[in-house]
Amino acid sequence: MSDLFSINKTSFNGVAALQIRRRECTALVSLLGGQVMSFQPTGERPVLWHNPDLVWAPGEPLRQGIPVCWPWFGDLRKNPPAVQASIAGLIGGQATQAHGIARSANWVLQSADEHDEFTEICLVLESAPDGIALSARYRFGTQLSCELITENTGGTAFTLSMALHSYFPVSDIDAVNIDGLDSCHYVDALSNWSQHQQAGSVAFSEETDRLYQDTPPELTLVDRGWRRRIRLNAPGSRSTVVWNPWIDKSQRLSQFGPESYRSMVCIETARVLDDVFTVAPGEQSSLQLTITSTSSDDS
Ligand SMILES: O=P(O)(O)OC[C@H]1O[C@H](O)[C@H](O)[C@@H](O)[C@@H]1O
Repeated sequence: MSDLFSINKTSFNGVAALQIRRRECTALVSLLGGQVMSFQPTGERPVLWHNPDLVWAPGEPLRQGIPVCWPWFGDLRKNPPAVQASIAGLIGGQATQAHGIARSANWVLQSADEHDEFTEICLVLESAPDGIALSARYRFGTQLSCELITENTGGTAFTLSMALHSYFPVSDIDAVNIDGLDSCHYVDALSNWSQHQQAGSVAFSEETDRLYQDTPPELTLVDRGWRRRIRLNAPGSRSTVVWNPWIDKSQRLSQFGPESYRSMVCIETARVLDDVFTVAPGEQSSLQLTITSTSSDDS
């Protein structure tokens, strides 16, 4: 392997991980949850949020980077009946935890390859339920690309929800907006799942937990404090969850500092509500996300 690239096994908080280094970036991938934990283009700020209060305990997900919510998003009981029925068939009565099973399960490294423009890591969810498989392909270069592939290895079609639950760092929650959601309808999870319509860009002044529908393929997190834009490109997703726990919920969350809500926001590339997806026997479905960070001065 050349000096310009390296992929090393490491661990943090007792969790097995892969450290990726190349000319264009550094990154960390956790084998617990199969999630990207950090991604930093060379000479730039981190693109994913670093959680200073992250302390992992067995069975707990990692609240940092890009947790994988699969094969359902959020509270299963809030999912469409087709998702609930499919999960009952695949997993049965143990389907109680929020955001599914993948984010607190072990994943296995399937391949790691160096290319001229990126390093590619492929992981597979260990011990997936019978009839279903999940793999992740991550590419690290000047951008971060994520692809989650759900495969139906059984004999019955299923319908699922999912999300790439990305945590982004911000200079201050008062100094950011999300562009691209103007006039999208959303469900407010904090107001009895009532329907609303977005006017203008999204700003934050209170706890926010919204499921946006019919969202465009590209959204932008605009950070005026750091003069930075983070672009999320997700052509296969028509739904996006926007979350910030704000003051009270920050105090109740595990692995979360009371002031951390000021330094992060989640923009979750999703397949939820009427955007859930069905996979026939022998077929696959893929969710892709490419994240690009640029200075506001040159975008
Ligand atoms: O605390 P977690 O299970 O990691 O979930 C964190 C958050 O994820 C999503 O954004 C949901 O819409 C929120 O309702 C939830 O609070």
